[in-house]
Amino acid sequence: MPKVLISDKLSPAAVQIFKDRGLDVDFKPGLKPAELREIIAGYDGLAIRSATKVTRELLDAAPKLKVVGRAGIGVDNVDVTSATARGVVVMNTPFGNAITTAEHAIAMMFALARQIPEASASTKAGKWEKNRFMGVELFGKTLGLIGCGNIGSIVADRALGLKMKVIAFDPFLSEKRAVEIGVEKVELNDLIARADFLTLHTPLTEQTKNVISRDAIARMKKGARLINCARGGLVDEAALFDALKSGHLAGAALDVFETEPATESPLFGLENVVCTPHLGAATAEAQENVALQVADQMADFLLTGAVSNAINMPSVTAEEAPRLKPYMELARLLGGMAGQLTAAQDGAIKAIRVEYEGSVAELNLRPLTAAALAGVLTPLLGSVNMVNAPVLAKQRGIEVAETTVERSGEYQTLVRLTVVTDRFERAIAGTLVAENKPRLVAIKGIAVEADFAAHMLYVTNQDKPGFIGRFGTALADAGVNIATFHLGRSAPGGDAICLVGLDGPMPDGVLAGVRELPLVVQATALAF
Ligand SMILES: NC(=O)C1=CN([C@@H]2O[C@H](COP(=O)(O)OP(=O)(O)OC[C@H]3O[C@@H](n4cnc5c(N)ncnc54)[C@H](O)[C@@H]3O)[C@@H](O)[C@H]2O)C=CC1
Ligand SMILES: O=C(O)C(=O)COP(=O)(O)O
Repeated sequence: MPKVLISDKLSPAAVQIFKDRGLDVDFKPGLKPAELREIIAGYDGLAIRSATKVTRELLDAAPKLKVVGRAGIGVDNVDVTSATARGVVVMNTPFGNAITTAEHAIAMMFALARQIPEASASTKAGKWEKNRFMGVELFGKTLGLIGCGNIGSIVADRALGLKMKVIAFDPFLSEKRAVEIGVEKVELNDLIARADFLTLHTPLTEQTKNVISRDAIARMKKGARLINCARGGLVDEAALFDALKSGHLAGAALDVFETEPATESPLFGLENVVCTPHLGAATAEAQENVALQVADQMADFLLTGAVSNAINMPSVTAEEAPRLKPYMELARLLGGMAGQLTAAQDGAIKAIRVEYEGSVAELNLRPLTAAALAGVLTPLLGSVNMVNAPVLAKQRGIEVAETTVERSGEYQTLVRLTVVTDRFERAIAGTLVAENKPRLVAIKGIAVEADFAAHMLYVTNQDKPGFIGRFGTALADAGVNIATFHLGRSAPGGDAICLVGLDGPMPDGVLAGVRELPLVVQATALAF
């Protein structure tokens, strides 16, 4: 049974879901990185929030790990590139805490506008400083959103309800969407110059890092207020300190910090700063949502192969997973055969084409192509799976093409995989027969119907009398039992192929003997 580790403080709902789905689960929040590295080798899945750092070192110590599930949105604490390279799926829960986080940003905006935390502390201290706290109205003010995705657009909706003017900078926000959600789409410089309140809602990436730089702060309106409920690295904290101290900015509300946990910061000493300890997603509702969702997604993946909300892999819904599964197996086997033949005979792969004909063409093809690529690349590069295969193909400059043909020819459904090397082009086609069993139907355009076996021998020969007898005798003399035997040829007397299913691995010495037989062009042992 797959085993899952929860290494951050997820709602107990997640533990329950894993158990209900029949998985083994350990709940160990708060482990130190070294402690986590020590135990991670035993797990197939790792469920996290923002505290656990999934580094390359951690992944190196996790040979069994198949999936990292982030109960939340940001995956900047996960080295997604390394996870992908190791074939580990990374998934998040893109919506579960969006409303909660948007509400926190709005709460922070109110807290800033009316200095609520300071006023509360002063009142509780018995001071009754009614004249000290003079706020500003939100009504009619301009709210600038940097990032207008799920959270940003909910913030916009709430701010419009407060009768604010909302402007947004987001390179991926279309004019149409901007109109739909009632925001004015503007350029970054324009937004920085116009916002009375500026709120951040982008992921932390190379592009967004330090978007609120010293220079950007200098260009903000005098008396403007900044809210950051996204990620610490988006803001230059030292420059923010200077701007707040000098009075250029009237206030800042920060839920996230460059270094977390943030237990000390010069910003903490400033009156006009409101801070929370990364509480954006901290409501009972959001934590229940993300815990349930991540546990279900991880269990689905580990138990059925369904993939939702993966950052580094195409989605496969729970409904389509059972339909896709036999095709993935077919694609993997066709790829595996092509990969083994290429490894044995040909040079570098230039292109891989996957054609889908008939009923398969209606399915979600990206996972199938990924499975085919994994099949081709595994014999060449070691263990490759659907997660890392597309990246590895790209890194090696292999062109990948996927085509569909709706009408079916001789077969009601067919997958044809062609590997192009600098010396050769080889197509292998297969179909599904009764009970979704993969069957090979053609190699290099030559019809040959064969079931896949764990061990096979593929021979090409000249179509002349004498081959079959000598071949059978050679195997019999060596005590190699022929389990299945399939023949095909391009034309009488032309190129012929012979596929043999064996009960065990083909001994090297016998293979060498087969290669010496008259009429044999090549012989390759295959294993699936
Ligand atoms: N404080 C907290 O507890 C929480 C913080 N977050 C943070 O909020 C971020 C946003 O979450 P969602 O809105 O759900 O993500 P999202 O993916 O729906 O939206 C992010 C938006 O940022 C935009 N964007 C990307 N690059 C940009 C750039 N260079 N400039 C401007 N916009 C850019 C994208 O086009 C997208 O529309 C998350 O990545 C996470 O870091 C999320 C949940 C809780
Ligand atoms: O979902 C996100 O991106 C968050 O930042 C929430 O973080 P958390 O799970 O509360 O540590």
